[in-house]
Amino acid sequence: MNTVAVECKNIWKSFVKEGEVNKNLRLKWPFWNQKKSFFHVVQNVNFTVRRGEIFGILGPNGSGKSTLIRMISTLLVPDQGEIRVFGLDVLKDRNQVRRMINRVSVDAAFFKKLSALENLSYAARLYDVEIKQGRKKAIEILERLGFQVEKANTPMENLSRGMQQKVAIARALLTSPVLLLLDEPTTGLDPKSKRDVQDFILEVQREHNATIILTTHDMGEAERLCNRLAIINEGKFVMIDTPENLKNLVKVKMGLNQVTMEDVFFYLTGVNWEEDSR
Ligand SMILES: Nc1ncnc2c1ncn2[C@@H]1O[C@H](COP(=O)(O)OP(=O)(O)OP(=O)(O)O)[C@@H](O)[C@H]1O
Repeated sequence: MNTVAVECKNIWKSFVKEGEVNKNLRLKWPFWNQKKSFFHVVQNVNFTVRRGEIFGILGPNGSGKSTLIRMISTLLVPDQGEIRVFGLDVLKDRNQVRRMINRVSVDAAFFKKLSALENLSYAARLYDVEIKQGRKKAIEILERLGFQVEKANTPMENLSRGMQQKVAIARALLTSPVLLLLDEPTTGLDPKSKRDVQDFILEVQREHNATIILTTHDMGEAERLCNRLAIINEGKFVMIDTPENLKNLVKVKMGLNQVTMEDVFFYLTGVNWEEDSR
């Protein structure tokens, strides 16, 4: 686990605040419409993920997790900082980096009129997998994820959200990925399906020594899957450590005998338990 797989150094990203004008900017016509206000979504984030590691990112809604994942996957350009994937710069060596990455997100795009199997076969061809081989592998993975195989020929648009999510995961696992970016991979799945997907993620890590960066709102999942966790709040990494160490730290800080990952999350993101349960 010593090779560095992903390195993020001093990453910043801002977006435009819609409908807000920055009156402090002294711009004249024709640049007056550039008097925009910005807000920081990712602020000075630094971390390293080693090969074969499952690295989790936990944080409240809107804390910048997906933005960070999208920058690592070359879909967004950081305003500042450097991201390297196995030593390659995500901006300068974008195409090479893309070949190493498979990403799953809740907004996965498909050919909606085509079936799950057709979508997966198409993806397999893109990765140079021979057609028969691709179909066989697709069915194997779908079965492994608990997808009802009799639905494999149903158009994507007629599948439930959870089923579509499983197809998105299957697509990311069709080829042996070097770096998997899983943005809330189990959101919307029932408990059994969640467990199937989690088991498969662990299997991919074990068998392919794949590096996995994962975001989730499921504290149990984070604890079960991740070797280390980063807690992000308002775009800043608050702490990075193993789930066990995070729990021990919060246990001491709170003066309790036992704490859960929820306690860790609430403590480190500053969310008040009482406020949150109201
Ligand atoms: N393309 C964009 N343009 C403007 N604002 C954006 C854009 N993408 C994200 N944002 C804003 O950036 C902030 C962080 O969004 P992001 O999706 O990274 O959060 P997140 O931590 O993944 O949230 P969630 O847990 O809800 O998925 C939010 O305020 C969001 O509205």
